[in-house]
Amino acid sequence: MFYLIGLGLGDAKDITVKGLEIVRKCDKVLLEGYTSILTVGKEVLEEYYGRPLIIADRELCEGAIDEILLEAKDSEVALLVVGDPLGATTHTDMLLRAKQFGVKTQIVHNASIMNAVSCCGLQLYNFGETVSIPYWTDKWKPDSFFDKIVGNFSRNLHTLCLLDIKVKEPTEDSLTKKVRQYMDPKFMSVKEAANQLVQIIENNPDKGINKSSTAIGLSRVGASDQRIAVMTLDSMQSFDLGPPLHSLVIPAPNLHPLELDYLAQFSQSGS
Ligand SMILES: C[S@@+](CC[C@H](N)C(=O)[O-])C[C@H]1O[C@@H](n2cnc3c(N)ncnc32)[C@H](O)[C@@H]1O
Repeated sequence: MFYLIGLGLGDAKDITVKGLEIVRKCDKVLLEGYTSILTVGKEVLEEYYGRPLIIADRELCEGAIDEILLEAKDSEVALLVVGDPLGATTHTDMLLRAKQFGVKTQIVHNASIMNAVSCCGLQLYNFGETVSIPYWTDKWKPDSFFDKIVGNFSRNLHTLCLLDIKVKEPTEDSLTKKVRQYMDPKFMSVKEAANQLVQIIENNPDKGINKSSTAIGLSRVGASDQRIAVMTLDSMQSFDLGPPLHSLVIPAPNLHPLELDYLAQFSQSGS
């Protein structure tokens, strides 16, 4: 059996009772470590679950997953995923492959940033398409997500912007083209995301969203030190929301009175 188990968003104790029971009985337990992170590390999880975990990086999940699935034909294997296991597209692919191999699967759901975003007071029903904001490089500055934000905004819908995570990426030697080393993990902050968005807005001035539009920054949702801040997109460019993970929300232009009241408690003038 191959189990996909959601760990929720906060710390070790956010696993469900059902998830924990499965973790404790499995032959092998892998911890997916590249689509999201918890506020606690692998060692804390191991201590709480009472068993060793194997880190499953992108190479393993995308390159060697077939071997793991085949192992799950005759044994109990669990893959732990921060948030909800189906909150990132990678894991549906695993389920399809498991089906091809005739491996039985079970999903144990948990809270995801996709629903916990409602902690800021915006109603989940009023969200449009979620976007991902990638890190820009000197040569690569994709901005197609902006049209989706504009599309949501024009239909009076909120946009949840998930921010890039770069974990264990190989870097290439510019002369030899050989892969030389792995860079340190990077987690995009709301500050960086707001800065990229403002640059796009400056090149697209007539799309309804501008530097004075409201932005909501969320950090470490579900953790005891979760933070929420509401200010203009311009001010968000220099606002520090602390350690990762961060998400940015661009609210719809016309909010429900309850949404306005709830959001008001997080209002900041910026720094
Ligand atoms: C691939 S998505 C998360 C998928 C995860 N399986 C889930 O269901 O939440 C990763 C992005 O979600 C956002 N995110 C995840 N957890 C978060 C948290 N606790 N607080 C704020 N943002 C979070 C960040 O922008 C992060 O880069």
